[in-house]
Amino acid sequence: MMPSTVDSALIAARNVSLVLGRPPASVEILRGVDLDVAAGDSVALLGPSGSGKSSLMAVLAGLERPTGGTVSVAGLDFTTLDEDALAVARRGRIGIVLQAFHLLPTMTALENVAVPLELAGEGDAFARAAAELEAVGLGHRIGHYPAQLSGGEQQRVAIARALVGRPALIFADEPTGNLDTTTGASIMDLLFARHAASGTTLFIITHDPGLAARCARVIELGDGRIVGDRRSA
Ligand SMILES: Nc1ncnc2c1ncn2[C@@H]1O[C@H](COP(=O)(O)OP(=O)(O)OP(=O)(O)O)[C@@H](O)[C@H]1O
Repeated sequence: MMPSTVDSALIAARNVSLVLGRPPASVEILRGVDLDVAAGDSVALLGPSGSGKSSLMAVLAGLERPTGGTVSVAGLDFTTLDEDALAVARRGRIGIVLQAFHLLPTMTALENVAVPLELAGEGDAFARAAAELEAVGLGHRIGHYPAQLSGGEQQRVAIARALVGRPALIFADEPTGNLDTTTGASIMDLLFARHAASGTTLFIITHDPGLAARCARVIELGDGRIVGDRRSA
């Protein structure tokens, strides 16, 4: 049975569709997605490759504008905001870890984590960034540039950057995809510790059944639609 609609949902998506490309080559990627996510929940998003998981995350995180329907986060209707207003809305509210890490190549690991905090006008940006990099096990690499770091290390910088602003909502696309089992587990421990301590809402795309099992709710996407939605026992 589908969970009922919650008025106080942190994320509320209504009849969201996404069509990319121009006819006749346009592709219907999301087809009428309705979804509520309660504040403080942990959600795993599963589904076959190409089912639209990353696209759904991009729409919910305000990175991609849906073709139809509405998305609101914390009561703010993303579909009515322009790019600048969206960037401001995301800042401080939402932490995002994507498959491509989007680290700035001309900045060190420390700067990559600290600069968004500084932009948000927060104090102690560099001290907090250093502490977050320490927490993801990169305390010894803070002065290195992305090109000097392995894929897994870059992923950890991206995770530190997502966590450092203490956002209420974290989106992560395959956050352990590039990490060995031990490092992946310690990164997930960090995300779930934050979830437990601060009530941070987690929304995680994963192919890892063990990681999905740690989430309270598992949503399955198939061909651009929600085809499964269950709570773990
Ligand atoms: N710009 C685009 N134009 C046309 N089709 C696109 C575009 N971007 C993505 N797609 C297609 O949209 C579909 C959904 O992609 P998406 O990345 O959301 O899937 P996914 O479920 O996250 O897949 P994976 O598990 O492989 O990362 C795919 O078929 C993809 O080829």
